[in-house]
Order: sequence, then structure tokens, then C-alpha cells
Amino acid sequence: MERYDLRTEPSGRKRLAVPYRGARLLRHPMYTKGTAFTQEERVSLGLEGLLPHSVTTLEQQSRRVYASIQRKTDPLEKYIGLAALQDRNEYLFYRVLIDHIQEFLPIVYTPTVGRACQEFSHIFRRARGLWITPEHRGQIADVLKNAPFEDIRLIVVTDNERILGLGDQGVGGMGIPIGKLALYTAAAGIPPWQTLPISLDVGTDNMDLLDDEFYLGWRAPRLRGPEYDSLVEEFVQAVKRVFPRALLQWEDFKKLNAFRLLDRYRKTLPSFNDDIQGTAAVGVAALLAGSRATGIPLRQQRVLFFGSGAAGIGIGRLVRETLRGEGLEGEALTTATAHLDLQGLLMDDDPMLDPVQRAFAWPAELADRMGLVPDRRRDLEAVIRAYQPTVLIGVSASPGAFTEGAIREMARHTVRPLVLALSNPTSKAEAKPEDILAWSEGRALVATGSPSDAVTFEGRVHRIGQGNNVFIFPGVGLGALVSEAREVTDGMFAAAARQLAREVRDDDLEAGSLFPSTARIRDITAHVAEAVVREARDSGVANRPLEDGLIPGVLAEAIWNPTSYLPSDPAPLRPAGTEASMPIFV
Ligand SMILES: O=C([O-])CC(=O)C(=O)O
Ligand SMILES: [Mg+2]
Repeated sequence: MERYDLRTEPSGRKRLAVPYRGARLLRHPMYTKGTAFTQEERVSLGLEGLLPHSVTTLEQQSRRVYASIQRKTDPLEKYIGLAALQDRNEYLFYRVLIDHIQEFLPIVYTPTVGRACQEFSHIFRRARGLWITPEHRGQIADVLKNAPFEDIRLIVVTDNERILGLGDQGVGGMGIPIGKLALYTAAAGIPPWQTLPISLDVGTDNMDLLDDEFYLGWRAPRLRGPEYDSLVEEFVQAVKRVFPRALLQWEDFKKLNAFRLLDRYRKTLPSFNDDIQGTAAVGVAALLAGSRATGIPLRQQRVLFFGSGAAGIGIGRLVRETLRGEGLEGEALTTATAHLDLQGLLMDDDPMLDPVQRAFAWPAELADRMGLVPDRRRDLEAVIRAYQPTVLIGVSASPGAFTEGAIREMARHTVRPLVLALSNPTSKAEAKPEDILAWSEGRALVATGSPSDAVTFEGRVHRIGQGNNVFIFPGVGLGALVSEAREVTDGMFAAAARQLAREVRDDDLEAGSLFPSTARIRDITAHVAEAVVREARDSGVANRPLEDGLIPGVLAEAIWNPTSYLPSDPAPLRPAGTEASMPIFV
């Protein structure tokens, strides 16, 4: 465990105390500058002769690395190249990522990160983050103490059971916490030495993985029941003890564990579930922006969900809360949303519904009144014909679920239907944007969870918005950390959703997009964080309540921005096992 020591000189200039010298320093991904070490630093840090002669700038390094990544044609090879860069020089990795965020988002994140998870045990180079297995029971706190840095503020943890729409990926799920934290740093400027990806590797029920000789994970069926619960309980208590200032993001747990763990721990430590709550904010933002585009007020929208997993139920809850805020109640509120899953429309006489689905089930008599006899309730097209939704949201991981008939039916009764095919990665999306536009005669406003190219239909170019929680979680996390929130509330996600909708400009909507461009992610994140800080203060969960006027400045101060390397100060080598010592200022 190391401290990352930033020292501020009386002049205000920051310097970094580096705890290593020579080859060890050169190889340390967080302290190295590679060929950017200056001549003076090379002398004082024992680097003479270890580097080729010329000193380059971070900007030159960034251009050099970018060219080398661009040479690769396979996105997975680009992923491997960027991961290698992250393991070599984190400063440079973030500089390159930020300089080319729109281009590299689909590499470090969905869709390519999905492939990286599937291929994890085959493309493995270097470990990052922490793996906790059932063998660590009773000593999880000690495992946490092995993290490379000690002042951890942000943890993304998964148990790998529902990796994007790809299901159980076992040990390979670690790609997701790593990717999400990379985006926290790139979008929200969370310093990388304060982040920690964690995999709860409790086994896998994916037989292909268990049969693979290269499989790197805990080779057993998934731990379940009380043993699983007690492992998670020990983990949460250990996080509280070892990293008392950390915010925890639950990611890619399967639905019932996702809801259970969120409900159980959201007041134990500041924590949230991105698939439930982050996705919810994205869905609500799309509705708000969509209302502006179509002129249909929010309270007159009818929203049909296809899929009732963590995302479907999560969005459903926040949509319902938002509509309640608009004054809807009773049957009007019930019928404002309809939820279809593989078993059909969720009906309250269905004994197979799980507890989170039940909250959205319709009384059978309502479906009867719409003429939806039982065998029609499984048919998306028939449900659309009867219910006449203005919005269709796909969160099912069933590619092809939005059929031509279904989309044509949407377009028959709505001038500008909102169609969100949100399942990730691209291979799991419910329909292709070009098909949705063709089947709706170019009238649909389309969004996908993973990035999609613009579509030209009858001479008009439609931009496809990326409806993804990347617009939400970095700002929520940054806002919660800056306000030292004791809890991450649903209100903070509602505030984030409203802010994201405000970020959608009229020209985005005119171009057919319900979301802003990901090229603006850093600005958007800062604005989302501002809204979250205000909401944390107003709802009384902020240990550091900030007045409006102070918020932008405090955020700007908190955001790490790798524009140039800090000067390195050699610190005396610390004997093993002792705390960091004072750096020497020269
Ligand atoms: O990672 C993403 O792109 C969004 C997300 O959380 C998921 O699909 O599970
Ligand atoms: Mg997720």
C-alpha cells in the first residue's frame, strides 16, 4: 500500500513525492513519465542511462501512442493496446483517453469491453484490481489492505453474474469495474490512485468457462444462499473499515441480488447500483428530452418496457416516481407504464412473478379491458396495438425482439415514437437503428445503449443517441464524493436525469438524437455533479453541504486533469513496511 503524495509549494505549484528511484520508478505505472522525465529528474532519480536520450512531452507521447493504437484494426487489439498502456503509464493512458474520448469509449467500454470480458482468460496480461474468492473468508479486510494505494475513495464491484447483456462471465467480469473506473477518471477526473476495481469471484455457472483449461477464476459453481450473503456482508464491513471514505458502486449483479444488496447496504455505506439507478436516470432523461422533441407532455406518455431485469425495473421505478411528481396517481399511474418480459405482460395473477416485478404488474381486468386476452399478452406487437405506447424501451438482452411488425405498430399510432434499444453490447440490442428508422419511415427517435453510427434514411441523417449510464454515474459519483454524502439517494439520480435532459440541445433533438454527444462527456459530467451536490445538500445527506456559488470551484479543484506531468520530487526510499516519509524539496 502506498500513499500518493502530492505536495503544494508555497508558490501553489504542486509536486509529486515519488517513493521510488531508478528502474523501479521507471516501471511504476502511476509514477513513471517514461521518456518525459527531464534531464534533471533523470539525474536526481537514478534514471541516467535507462532511457533513450531525447526528452519528450506528454503531448508528444500522447500523439505517438495514439498512432500506435490506430494502427490496430481489430477493436479487441485496440483494447489490449490501451490496457497495456494503462498498466505502463496511467498518466499517459488518461491523457490519450481524454484526448480521444469519443473514439475510445467503444473500446474501453461497451461494446468492446464485453468481448474483453468474454476473452478475459485468453487475453490476460497483467492483473489489475482485487479478486475476492470464498477462500478469503475471514480475511477480506487483509485482502483489501493489499490494494496498491491506501486512500481509496471509489470502488466498483461486481460478482460477474450479469455482465452487460452477456450473462455470467465469471472471472472475466473484472473488465467491467476496470472500464467503469477508467471512465470515472476520464469523465469525472477521479484520481486513478483513489479508485479500486473489485471482483467478488464466487464461482461461475457458465459451463464453457469451467471447461476452459485457461480459465483463471475460482473454478466452482456459484456460491449462493447464506454463504454468498455472508461473504458479501464481510466484504461490506471490511470496505467500511479499510476504506472509510469510499463510495461503492454495485455493478452487473443479476437482478434479485442487485436489488437485495442495494436495499440492504445503501444506508450502511454510501453506495448505489448503476444498472438499476444509473440506467434509470438515463431512461428518465430520454423521456424528458423526448417530451421536448415530440411536444407530448410527460404525463401523457405511455411507456412500454420490454425486459424486467435490473435495468427495466430500475427505469420503471424512477419513471413512476417522476410521473407521481407530475400528479399522476391511481390507475393513471399504473397504466402510464406497461412491462413485458419473456413470459408476457406482467399480470398480478401470475404466481411466477418475482417480488420486484410484482410492483409493476397490471390487474388482469385492465388487460381484459384493452382486449388483451391471455395469449395476446405475450406478443409485443399485440400489446403495442392495444396499449398504444409513445415510448418503447428495450432492456431484455434479446436481439431482434423489436420486430418490424412491432415498430410499424409503434409508428402507426405515434407521430414520433421514442424507441430505446438499450441492451448492451451492440450484439444484444433489441433492434438495429437503421431498421427502426426504416420501419418507422424515419419518424422514430432512436437511442441505443452502446454507440451507433448515424443512419441516413431518405437523404436525411439521423444521429443515434447513446442511452448509457456513462452520462450519469461519473457525475453522481463525483457529486457524492465532493459533498461527502452519507448516502446516495434516488433524488440524486432524479437530479442527474433532469440535468442530463438539459444537456440535450435543440440541435441534438433536431438531428434525431435523444442524448448529447459523448464528445461533451467531461462538461456534462461536471454539470451532473453540480446538480447532485445541490441535491445532496438539500436532502440533508451531505456531510459537506456546499452553497451554490461555491460548487463549481470546489468541483474544479477536485477534478484530476492529466494535462501535464507534475514535477517529481525524490522521496528517500522508505524501508519496507513503514509509512511514507517526507519528500525532499529542492
Ligand atoms: O456498461 C454499460 O454500457 C451500461 C451498463 O451498466 C450495462 O449495460 O450493464
Ligand atoms: Mg452495468
